[in-house]
This record gives sequence, C-alpha cells and structure tokens, in this order.
Amino acid sequence: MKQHVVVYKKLPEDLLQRLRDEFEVTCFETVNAGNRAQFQAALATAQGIIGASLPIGNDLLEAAPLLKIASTVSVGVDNFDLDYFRKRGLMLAHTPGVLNEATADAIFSLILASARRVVELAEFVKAGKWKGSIGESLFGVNVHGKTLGMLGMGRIGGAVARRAHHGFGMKIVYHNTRPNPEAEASLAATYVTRDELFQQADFVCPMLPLTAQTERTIGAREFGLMKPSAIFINASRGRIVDEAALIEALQRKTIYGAGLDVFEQEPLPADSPLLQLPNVVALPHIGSATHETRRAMAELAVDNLIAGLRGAQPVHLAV
Ligand SMILES: NC(=O)c1ccc[n+]([C@@H]2O[C@H](COP(=O)([O-])OP(=O)(O)OC[C@H]3O[C@@H](n4cnc5c(N)ncnc54)[C@H](O)[C@@H]3O)[C@@H](O)[C@H]2O)c1
Ligand SMILES: O=C(O)[C@H](O)CO
Repeated sequence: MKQHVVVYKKLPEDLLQRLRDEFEVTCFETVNAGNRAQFQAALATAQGIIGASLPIGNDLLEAAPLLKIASTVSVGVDNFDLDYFRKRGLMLAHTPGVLNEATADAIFSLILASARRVVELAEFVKAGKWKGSIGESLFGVNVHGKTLGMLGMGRIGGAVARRAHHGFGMKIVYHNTRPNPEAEASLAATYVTRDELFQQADFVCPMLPLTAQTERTIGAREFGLMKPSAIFINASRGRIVDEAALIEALQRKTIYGAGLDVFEQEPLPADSPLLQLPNVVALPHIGSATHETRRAMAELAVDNLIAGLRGAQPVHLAV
C-alpha cells in the first residue's frame, strides 16, 4: 500500500506529481479555522507532511500516529517542537542554503531603503509633494563605509556581510555562538561581545534562529546600547525582539530607524504603531520570496520528504 503524504502549502504541479507518483497525496493550499478539522483527520493516516507557515503543535502531531517525517519549506524550524521530534524519533527536514542569497538581497534592500528613506520619499513623490529641492530634513544617511553589526554569522548572516564588505566597503563586526574564522579571513570581520556589537554598529542586523534562548533576546537594554544614529534591521524572526521596546525606541528616536521583514504577530495587525512611524520600512516576510528561490526551496523540501519516506537520510535534517 502507498504511504500517505499531507501537503499544507501550494506546491508547483510538477513537484506534486512527483509525490503522487509514489504516495497517496492529500492537499490543503492553506489550513485555517474552516478546514483545520479535515487537516487533522488527514493526519491520522499520514507518514509524511510537507508545507510551511503553519505552527505544527504537538496536538496535531499526536493526531498523526504513523508519521515518520515532516518536511518544512523553510530554513526556520520554529513552527515545530524539536524535543517532541527527538522523543518520538521523527525526522524534521528543512531547506537551508538555497535561500541565502535571496534573503541577503532582501535584507540589503531593507538596509538601503531605511538609510536612504526610499519608501517614505517615494510616497512623498507619489503624493505630489515634490515641489522643489527637498531640503536637509528629508536627507538620509550613508550606507557605504559604515559599520554593520551581524548578530549571528551563519549562512545568511555571512551572505549579508559579504555584500556589505565587498559591495559597500563596510566594516563588519559580529557576534556568534562561536567565532567564524572564514568570515574573519575573507571579510575582515571582527568578533566582538554582544554589547560591543550594539554599541559600535551603525546597522544592527540579527540573523538568528528563533529558539528558547533567542526569544526576546533584543529588548530595551539592547536598544539603549545602540547609537541614536543606528538602524535596526530584522529579517530573522519577530519574536527574537521585544517589539514594544523597539516601538518605544523608534517613537522616542533613541535609534534612527528600522527595516523589518518579520514581526511578533504576522500578518502585522493594521493598527500596529510600527505602521505610523515614518522611520520604519516594513515588509510582509518576503526574505526568500522570489520565484527562483521558492522553487528551489520546494524542490529541496520534496527531495527531503521522498528520501525520508524511502528510508534514506534526507539531505537536510534539523532533527
Ligand atoms: N525573513 C525571511 O524570509 C527569512 C528567510 C530565511 C531565514 N530566516 C530566518 O533566519 C534564520 C537564520 O538562518 P540561517 O540559514 O542563516 O541559519 P544559520 O544556522 O546558518 O545561522 C544562524 C547563526 O546564529 C548563530 N546563533 C544562534 N544563536 C545565537 C545566539 N544566541 N547568539 C549569537 N549567535 C547565535 C549560530 O551559531 C549561527 O551561526 C532562520 O532560522 C530563519 O528564522 C528568515
Ligand atoms: O525560515 C524561512 O525559510 C523563511 O522565514 C521563510 O522563507
């Protein structure tokens, strides 16, 4: 009998066909309050699940007694309880690497847009307010030659730092779980303490996984250490930041601005104070959202799932 796979994200048709060739497949383009009961019922006979952007709590996993592998179309694995996977001996596969460059590009767009006030000034032009020379009050700040502080010098952090060093002549300071000799050799990156990073950087850019250790790791204390001219860039996960403290720092202008791709609550509620602040550039979690990169992520996630269900080792296992 064919094994059963539950898909909970829209996948390209040819990749779905690869799954159908080998497994019985049940698809949910999204899971919401209206179809959660059907989703849970489908899990009862599933050996594999594949999807993204849905917290898969242990209640759902308890409803899947035959499960062998979950394959997430993301590098982040914070939608899962890793200890539960270890205890049950389940595999959790993810998609590191293939999204490094697209995500680093998106982060650099936040750096440039925040520093040069691109969104604010584009809206100014569209509103018909450009009547003459703009004047100093609308000037931005330089990016080239400034100091980038990478908190987390992993795969994506390294790709951001590469752009900063080679493309923009920036000085790189970083803090990481352990020193990264390759970044030090190729990017002249300097390892600093966490506090030194917040104090020295013109652009503070965390690129950390969300874990019990990193949840709300940046708060009022850290914003207090930053320069009044510093810009905070976050495209890792919203919950690594105390968002209320960030809003306060931006409102009181104890920091210059922020470029954000991720938020405590997503989608960002329409009444978020962040949306009232001209010194904030907010994006809808688009780090990896290019056609090419999302395709590569979906392919890798399908490869991982098929390998796991065939009894082989998926290439990228988080657990
Ligand atoms: N916005 C987006 O669309 C988007 C896209 C891709 C990834 N992400 C997020 O970015 C995260 C990082 O991805 P990656 O592939 O670069 O991961 P990675 O594992 O290669 O890099 C993370 C780095 O952070 C370091 N680290 C972990 N905890 C730390 C701590 N407390 N202090 C200092 N350093 C610490 C690790 O040593 C590692 O070097 C993902 O987990 C995901 O949440 C977001
Ligand atoms: O973790 C990831 O991969 C991103 O946040 C989604 O593309």
